[in-house]
Amino acid sequence: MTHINLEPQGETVAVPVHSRIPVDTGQVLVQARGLQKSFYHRSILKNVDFDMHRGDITVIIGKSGSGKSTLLRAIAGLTDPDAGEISIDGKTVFEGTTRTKDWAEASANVGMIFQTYTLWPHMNVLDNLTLAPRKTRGIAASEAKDRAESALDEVGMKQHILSRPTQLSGGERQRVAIARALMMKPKLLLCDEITSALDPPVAAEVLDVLRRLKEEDGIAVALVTHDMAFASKAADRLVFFHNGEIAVNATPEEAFDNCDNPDLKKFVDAVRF
Ligand SMILES: Nc1ncnc2c1ncn2[C@@H]1O[C@H](COP(=O)(O)OP(=O)(O)OP(=O)(O)O)[C@@H](O)[C@H]1O
Repeated sequence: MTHINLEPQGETVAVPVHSRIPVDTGQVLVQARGLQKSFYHRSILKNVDFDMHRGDITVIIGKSGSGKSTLLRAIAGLTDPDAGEISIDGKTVFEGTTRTKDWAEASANVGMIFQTYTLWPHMNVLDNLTLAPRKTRGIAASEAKDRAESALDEVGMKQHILSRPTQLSGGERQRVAIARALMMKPKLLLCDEITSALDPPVAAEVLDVLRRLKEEDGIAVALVTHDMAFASKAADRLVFFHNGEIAVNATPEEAFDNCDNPDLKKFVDAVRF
C-alpha cells in the first residue's frame, strides 16, 4: 500500500492512502465522513471521507463517472447522501439520512459553479446576480445591488453589470457565475468543471480569480477538473477519486512525483496533455 503525507500543514505523518482521514479541528471548513450514495443500486460514493481547509484549493480528479460531481453536490446540499455526516464551519448539516436544523443557515456559506454557467439569458448581469438573494434569502434590492457591484468588482466584471450573458465571452460568463456565487459571501466555492469549455488562457484567468479569492478572502475552493495541467497549477491538495473512493489525497508534488498508486499513474498518463 502506498504511503504519503496526508497532513495539510505541520508535521509529516505517513499513513496509508486508503485509511480514514483523522478528524481535524484546526482550519477545517468542511468535513465529510463516511459518505455513501447509490443510484439504482449502484454504489457511487463508498464511505468517502473528505476535508476542505480555509484558503486551500482542493482539486478533485478521476475518471468520468467516478463520483466527483456527486461528492460536490452532496456538500452543496443538492444531493442527499444515503449515509454519513457532513459538517460545514463546525456545524453538522447532514447526519445519517437527514439534513439537520443548521442546514439552511450553513448552506449560505456554500457557492456552487457549473461548467454551463447557468445564467438566465434574458436577464442582465445585475438581475442574474440579485434575483435569488432577493427572492430566496430576503435580501433588500439596494443591499443586493451593492453586493452585486462588489462581487463583480472582485472578478473584474463590474463594467458589464448591464450586459446580457449572450453579449459576453465564455470566460466572462464564468466570471459572472463566480460573482453570482459570491453574492451570499460564501466561505467555500464548489466548482464543477468550470473551465472545461474555455481556452487555456481564459481558463488561466478564471484560475487567477479563484486564487485571489482564496488568498484575499480565505475562501476554500474545491475544483473538479479533467485538465491535469490546470490541476497541478491550481491545487494545494489533490484528491484522486477512483470507483467512488478517494484513492489519493496529497499535495500535487506527492501525488505526481512520489505516489506509486498505479491507478493514479494510469489516469495521469491517460489525460495529461
Ligand atoms: N441523479 C442521478 N440519477 C442516476 N444516476 C446518477 C445521478 N447522478 C449521478 N449519477 C450516476 O452516478 C455516477 C457518478 O456520477 P458523477 O457525475 O458523480 O461522476 P463524475 O466523476 O463527476 O463524472 P464526470 O467526470 O463525467 O462528470 C455516474 O454513473 C452517473 O450516471
